[in-house]
Amino acid sequence: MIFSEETFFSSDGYLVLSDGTFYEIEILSLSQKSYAGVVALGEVVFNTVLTGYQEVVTDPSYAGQFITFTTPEIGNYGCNFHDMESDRIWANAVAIRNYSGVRSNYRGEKSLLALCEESNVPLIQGLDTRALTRHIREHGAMPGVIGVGDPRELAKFATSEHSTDNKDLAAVVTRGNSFEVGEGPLVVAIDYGMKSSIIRYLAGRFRLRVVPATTSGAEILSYGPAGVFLSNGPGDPSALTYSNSQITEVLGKVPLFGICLGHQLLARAIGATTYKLNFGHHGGNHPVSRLSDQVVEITSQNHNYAVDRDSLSLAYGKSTITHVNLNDNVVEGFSLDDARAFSVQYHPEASPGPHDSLYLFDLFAKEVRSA
Ligand SMILES: NC(=O)CC[C@H](N)C(=O)O
Repeated sequence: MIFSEETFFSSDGYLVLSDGTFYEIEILSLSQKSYAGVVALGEVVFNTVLTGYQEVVTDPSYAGQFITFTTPEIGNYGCNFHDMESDRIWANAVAIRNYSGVRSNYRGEKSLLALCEESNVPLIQGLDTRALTRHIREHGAMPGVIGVGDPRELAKFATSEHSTDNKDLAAVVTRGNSFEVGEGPLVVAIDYGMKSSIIRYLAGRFRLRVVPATTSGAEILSYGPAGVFLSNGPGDPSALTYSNSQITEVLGKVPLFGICLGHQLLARAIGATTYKLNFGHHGGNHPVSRLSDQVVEITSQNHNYAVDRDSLSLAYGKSTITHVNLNDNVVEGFSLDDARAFSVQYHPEASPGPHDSLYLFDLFAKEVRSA
């Protein structure tokens, strides 16, 4: 059995929310460091997955946020190259109850703390994650600050400008270059912060050309694609000034599939609106009803914004809501049948999570091949 033990150091500090609520924490590091004042700022959200912390922290959709894991023990199977969802951690901090300096996994290459340090992202432990989660569930996700010093002074830094609202974070995390991978009919994927596992699933079915977030509709069509994919990504969908024209230019011309931010942007492009959920969906076991046959899919989710149901039915005569969240009735998927376009709010690639919804990649492949 591969078994490693890590030496790390901790400094006492606070996680303080914008409403003044504060929690004692320890800031971890691999070498002894002294911290003072503000260490990190961002919007505080919680994720309920039991495993898959590496995929969660490297998902670019978390840019601008502090990820708090409700699972109390994190780090005990390390991290490895294959499970990276991007080349770094894009979240502004990772917050947990207890960090395991002991790890055991035949695939483990490095520790979570080493990964956090490489990305220059603080890892904090000792947080009362249950109290924090209950607070956010009651009062909503809000900006927070991690730092050392008087918590009342620190609270002043946790202002609304550190929420993700009105921020185009896709333009920040997009890979910025265009590349091709895979074989088969050509699909152009717009990279708003695309997870590597989505690239793998699409490249297993298509010749996939990944293009930067701001690529124009005309340029996308110039490649002669048989389908277009709209990726996941961070931030507020209403802040992307370029996506409406980009999507309307390709909509109806080729089959289209969107996931998460891609789903929200498709909805906005047809005139529907998006809004912010009180505390978002972040976890690996959200029940979703597939309305066509009432099958319940257990899904992986990570979003703070959602598509407004009423605006969707007004926006486009032929839109059909295909999936809804059984916890709170949020729209989880819709289709535009005469445009051969569909999208889901949840993550069929899972990573981490259940694979109930993988069929959606095959559904898209069927559309693309029959186009
Ligand atoms: N995973 C995603 O694509 C997230 C979409 C969007 N940034 C939200 O938080 O709702």
